[in-house]
Amino acid sequence: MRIVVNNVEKRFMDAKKRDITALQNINFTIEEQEFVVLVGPSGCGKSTLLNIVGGLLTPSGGEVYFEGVASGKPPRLGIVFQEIALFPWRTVYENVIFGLEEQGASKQVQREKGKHFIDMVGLTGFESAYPKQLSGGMRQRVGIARALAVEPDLLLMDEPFSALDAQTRTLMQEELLSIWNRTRLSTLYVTHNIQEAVYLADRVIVLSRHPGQIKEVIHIDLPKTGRDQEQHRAASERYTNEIWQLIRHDAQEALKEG
Ligand SMILES: Nc1ncnc2c1ncn2[C@@H]1O[C@H](COP(=O)(O)OP(=O)(O)OP(=O)(O)O)[C@@H](O)[C@H]1O
Repeated sequence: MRIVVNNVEKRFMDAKKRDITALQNINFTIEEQEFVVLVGPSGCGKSTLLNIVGGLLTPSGGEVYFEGVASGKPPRLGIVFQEIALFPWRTVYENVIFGLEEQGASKQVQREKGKHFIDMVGLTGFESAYPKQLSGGMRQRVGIARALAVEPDLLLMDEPFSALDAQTRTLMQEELLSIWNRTRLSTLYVTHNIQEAVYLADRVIVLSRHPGQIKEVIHIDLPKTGRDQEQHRAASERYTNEIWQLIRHDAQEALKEG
């Protein structure tokens, strides 16, 4: 699905009742089958923007169009957050089919799709396990399978791997790219991690802060399979460095402000 973000603005009231412009003049498009990553310093409005695109927050100005229709909400949305809220009393299978139940899918469809997406995230054999019996990486996989199972028009991911250790994170990035290559869903992904952005994205949108605005959009001209191969290393490092130079000053300012 093609999503157009048109002139979006978001203002909040802070604790002292002052008006804060969190986002201003935000214009971009997520093309059909495109993986777009938002990066930027702490507090630049990444999560706010992701929530607006998902219809979870209302913009103060502007609109988001889905295939040309300003509906406020994408027709079918898959969401994966940093702390995936799995239902602790439900098994892996029951968590994965949750959205299908909500959609009123038949038991047979639930079984077929449940099996398919559990298999896709490599959790076959763990269908009857409960979330507390799983590692952090496995829980994130359940969350990804649950988001994919509703076959969303748009996949939103907000720092999905930031609570994982570095090795698990690398493995999950590889797995996500492999899953994405099979589903090719329009995706909006938020991360602090520039290497992760360069590894996953078709395009990286760099935001600046106070107010959050688009500083630069960088097209990552690397193949979506075998991106981590030696022959692409120099180009990946160049992109990473380019993006870091764009963020560096704002990140230092964010650090000073705490
Ligand atoms: N509900 C709210 N009420 C008031 N201000 C808010 C609210 N939500 C966000 N903000 C402010 O809007 C700005 C953007 O916040 P947001 O969480 O979107 O940034 P972010 O880039 O995702 O940050 P981080 O990288 O630290 O998660 C910040 O200044 C934040 O304090």
